Amino acid sequence: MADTTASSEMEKSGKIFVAGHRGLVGSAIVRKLQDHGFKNLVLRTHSELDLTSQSDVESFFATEKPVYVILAAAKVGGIHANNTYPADFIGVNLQIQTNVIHSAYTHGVKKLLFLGSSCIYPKFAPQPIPESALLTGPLEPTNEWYAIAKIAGIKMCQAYRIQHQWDAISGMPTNLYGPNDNFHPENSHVLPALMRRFHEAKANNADEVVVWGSGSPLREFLHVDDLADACVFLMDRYSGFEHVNVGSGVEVTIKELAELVKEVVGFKGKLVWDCTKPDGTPRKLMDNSKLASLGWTPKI
Ligand SMILES: NC(=O)C1=CN([C@@H]2O[C@H](COP(=O)(O)OP(=O)(O)OC[C@H]3O[C@@H](n4cnc5c(N)ncnc54)[C@H](OP(=O)(O)O)[C@@H]3O)[C@@H](O)[C@H]2O)C=CC1
Ligand SMILES: C[C@H]1O[C@H](OP(=O)(O)OP(=O)(O)OC[C@H]2O[C@@H](n3cnc4c(=O)[nH]c(N)nc43)[C@H](O)[C@@H]2O)[C@@H](O)[C@@H](O)C1=O
Repeated sequence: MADTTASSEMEKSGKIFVAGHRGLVGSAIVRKLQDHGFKNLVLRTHSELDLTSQSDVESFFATEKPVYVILAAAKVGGIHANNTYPADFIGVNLQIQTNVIHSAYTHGVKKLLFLGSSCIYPKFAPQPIPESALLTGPLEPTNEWYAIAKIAGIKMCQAYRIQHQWDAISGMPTNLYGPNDNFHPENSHVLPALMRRFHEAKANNADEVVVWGSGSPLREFLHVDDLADACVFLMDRYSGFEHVNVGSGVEVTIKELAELVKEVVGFKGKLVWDCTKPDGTPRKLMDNSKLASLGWTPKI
């Protein structure tokens, strides 16, 4: 199983562990699996099972013996959180993914999907970014700690495939949005941050809303229900060595995004740019042709 093996659809009765099932991505995956008729889901909240604890993860897998694992639990946040808590972003993510991947292998899991992010690619990668751009240049400094952890996750899946012939695959989602997003005023991603800020400004009759950076960076957004659909598709149809990009192919500038949210919310005041805040990567449009060639495209 050094490169790609024939994949078989998940058995409807097989027990599936969705790690991080209350988050943006995990909750969408649970909804999608239920829509597809998967009923045997095993779910644990953070307080029921701390995935950074190696011994707790080991006993969970020994007891529950899931057949499939979708790893959507991680320390996640926007540009400010990534830049402010680098130790958490590298440390917690390395612990969670190492514990889950190793215990899943040890306890006979048939297939595992690891989720990374488009921030794994070099800051100045060719656009649209093909999967082959991984490890070809320096990373964006605001999220390099998180990116290094995610790259380690991809490599761990590949290493277990080579050495143990184990079916571990990786998907790399672009920037996501949807129900159960994180609306923290500083630590969230841009879209929920702007929805909250414009809503509060309108409710409080404020004169202006401050948006971070220059407004010039481009971002590609995908609805989380599309991502969840792609995750089920990959579990059913893909058993390859290389990670797979999951994006929409559509990008907007942060300025366009802010103006759109302003209009939708109906805020009539001024928009002010805080250029002391980082822009991050100038552009990170992913090349989604690999997933398209496998037969999946977004619907929303
Ligand atoms: N959101 C986005 O735009 C993108 C997300 N991704 C990837 O998708 C995956 C999911 O992200 P997303 O859903 O947005 O993140 P969320 O923060 O919404 O959800 C993360 C989930 O992981 C759980 N979790 C975190 N730490 C632990 C722990 N130590 N033990 C057990 N559970 C834990 C959280 O539980 P609790 O809240 O209780 O701590 C939460 O349910 C991540 O791998 C992320 O890198 C990739 C690209 C873009
Ligand atoms: C998914 C991806 O998400 C992170 O990277 P990012 O794409 O830079 O994420 P972001 O959503 O936080 O910002 C996008 C852009 O938007 C601008 N921006 C304006 N105003 C606000 C604002 O109020 N909040 C935020 N967060 N950004 C703002 C901000 O300055 C930047 O130019 C990674 O760290 C990592 O987590 C990762 O993988």
